[in-house]
Amino acid sequence: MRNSEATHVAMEIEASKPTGNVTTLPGLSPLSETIWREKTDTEIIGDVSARLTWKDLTVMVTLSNGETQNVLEGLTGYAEPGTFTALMGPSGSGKSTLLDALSSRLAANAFLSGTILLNGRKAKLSFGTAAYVTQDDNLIGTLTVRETISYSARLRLPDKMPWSDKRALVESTIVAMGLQDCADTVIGNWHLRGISGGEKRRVSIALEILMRPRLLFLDEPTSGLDSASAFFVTQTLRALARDGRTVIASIHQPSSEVFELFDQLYLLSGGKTVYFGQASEAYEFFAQAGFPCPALRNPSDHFLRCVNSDFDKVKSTLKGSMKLRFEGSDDPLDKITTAEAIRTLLDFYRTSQQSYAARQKVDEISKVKGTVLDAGGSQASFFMQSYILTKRSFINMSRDFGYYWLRLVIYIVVTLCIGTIYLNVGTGYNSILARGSCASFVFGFVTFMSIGGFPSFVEDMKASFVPYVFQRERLNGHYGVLGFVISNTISATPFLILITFLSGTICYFMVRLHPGFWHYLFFVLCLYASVTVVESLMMAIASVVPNFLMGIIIGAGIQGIFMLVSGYFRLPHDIPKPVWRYPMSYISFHFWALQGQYQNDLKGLIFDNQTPDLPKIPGEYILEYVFQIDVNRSKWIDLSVILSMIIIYRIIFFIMIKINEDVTPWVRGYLARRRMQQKSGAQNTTIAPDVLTQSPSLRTYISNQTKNGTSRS
Ligand SMILES: Nc1ncnc2c1ncn2[C@@H]1O[C@H](COP(=O)(O)OP(=O)(O)OP(=O)(O)O)[C@@H](O)[C@H]1O
Repeated sequence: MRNSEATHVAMEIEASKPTGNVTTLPGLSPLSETIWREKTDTEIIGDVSARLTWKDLTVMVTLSNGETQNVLEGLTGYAEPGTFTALMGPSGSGKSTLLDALSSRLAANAFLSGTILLNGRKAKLSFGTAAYVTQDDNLIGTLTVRETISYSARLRLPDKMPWSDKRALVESTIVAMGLQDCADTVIGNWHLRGISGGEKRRVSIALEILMRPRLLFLDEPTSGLDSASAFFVTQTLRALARDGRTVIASIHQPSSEVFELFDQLYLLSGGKTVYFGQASEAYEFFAQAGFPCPALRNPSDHFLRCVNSDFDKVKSTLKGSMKLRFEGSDDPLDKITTAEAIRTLLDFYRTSQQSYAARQKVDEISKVKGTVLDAGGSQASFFMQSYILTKRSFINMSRDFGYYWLRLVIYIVVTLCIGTIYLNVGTGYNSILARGSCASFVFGFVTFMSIGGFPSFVEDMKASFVPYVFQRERLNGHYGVLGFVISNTISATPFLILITFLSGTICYFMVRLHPGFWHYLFFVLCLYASVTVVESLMMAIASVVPNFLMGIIIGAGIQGIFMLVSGYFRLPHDIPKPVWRYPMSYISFHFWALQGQYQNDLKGLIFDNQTPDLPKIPGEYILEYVFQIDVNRSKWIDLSVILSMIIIYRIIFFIMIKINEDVTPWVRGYLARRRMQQKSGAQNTTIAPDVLTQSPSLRTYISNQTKNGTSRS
């Protein structure tokens, strides 16, 4: 984008500043705004805002030793449109788990009990209903900031919206996140130096606020940002909330300025609620509980210090050595341990009017059955998604040295070695074995080398414990699985053709295999098909394994077995029939590739016999009696089988992703439930009504509420 355009967009953003309203769409034509809004708002009848409530939410995890642990206990709260809710708490207090639980993204070993309602209904908030900015920045390292955001925009905005408008939206989001200076810098990966950590954080946020989702979760959006950027980003998020969006973010160490931007504060300690209510009332709450914020201390620092017991031991040691410092202190925390302070605060909150009001409000909101939301996902057509994904994937592969370029170099080096070892193999008696072993090496080992591209692919795709690009984009509903599978297949094709045709040609002409164009074409096509099968097989594996190391081990094992039954190491008729011959050799692409290549190479050639006085040996004879191959079958059938294997593996890949997304969570949930039942079930920490009414302050509050005619649930 030209500088003048950027300045213009910046000015428009600036003009919208009184409310800081980032949902103003600078540069967007009225038509486009209507198209976009129509899709987002009027497709859903009525009120489209997101009212989220959670009641008695408990999350239990199963640890590796089989023990269970409560990560969250009996949390109750709500988030309404137009509000910015901040989750705070010490490290390990359960902020991310709460966000994961609310957004339907809990880990496989976690079990949830309690009720989460969106607009009064149970809803799955993953795959597009809500947007989630995760704690880790999972971005494609080879793309620039502008490319990253603009591909994301094109993947999700309606096809009908003109590109100029999409670009205006991209540019306004870049400006809104203060990314103008690094807009044309690559994100960065293992071999490309890219933007800073703070800039990556802002790109991750930009990708989700781009679509102005109705419900937005952010896990530590300001971590790694300097104080000015943290303030700027929080202000943008609050402005987004003010536009009727519901924003919930976990925030570490907010400055007092940032803290003032919060509408609601949810303070956790050890997975329990220490405070939930208006952020502006927290100061008073802590004072009433006996922990007033000392003068000159940032309130949020004070709250966090009150609820972090990790350093009690350090504090008691310091107390001994720095007696004077503690004796003169007016800080109540210097007089008791933080563990005691937390207990007091938890009890205080449980019987506080804030807790009562929260439960009352949750009941009130939950009763209203609002509209079913589906606003965060892609509005682009399937074809547009597939096209953009293909383009993005192709650019990524072409810029990432590790994806295909490195493999191209290795393939050329290895095929040059094959070429020199089998150089001009000829038709002598010994060449029969040489041709057989050459084909076996090419279709066995050379195709096997394709698993080298696996790590790059898995990085892109997933690893179930860390959400990589695919997982992040899928969970946020950026595109469909079919579009991803198709685009992945198409974008890799040019590279695979280049690698196999180049290395296949070197090998074919150096070894001087069967002369003739169609023989040559069959050889390279067969090599291309075999390498693509390996790639497809590895993708299917990638969709189920947790990490690339496991993927490589499983992939190598499967290929080793396929090679064994290919008919080279043991002749086809001699392979034991149950399991190994049927079905293993039939599902081994090596078997078909080798049969095809033997026919391609030997049929029509005449070989010398052991001694010149013996008759020459026709290739057909060798095929039939040495390699045990039916000479009447067309080699093109072998090639067709390999090509159909590519399609089958891609279908398996698609099915595995769908199973992972749709079936696995259900099965895990079922197993977790059973496990919990066996371990006497999840503890429900619902507050008993008599505990609520024991608090004098609460009794006063309730009686005031009743006098004012506020209905109690
Ligand atoms: N799936 C899980 N399996 C085992 N333990 C878990 C799981 N999820 C969370 N925990 C544990 O629960 C606790 C809370 O984790 P969580 O990530 O929610 O904390 P947090 O407040 O977000 O921390 P931080 O601020 O450091 O990110 C931690 O001790 C963590 O190890």
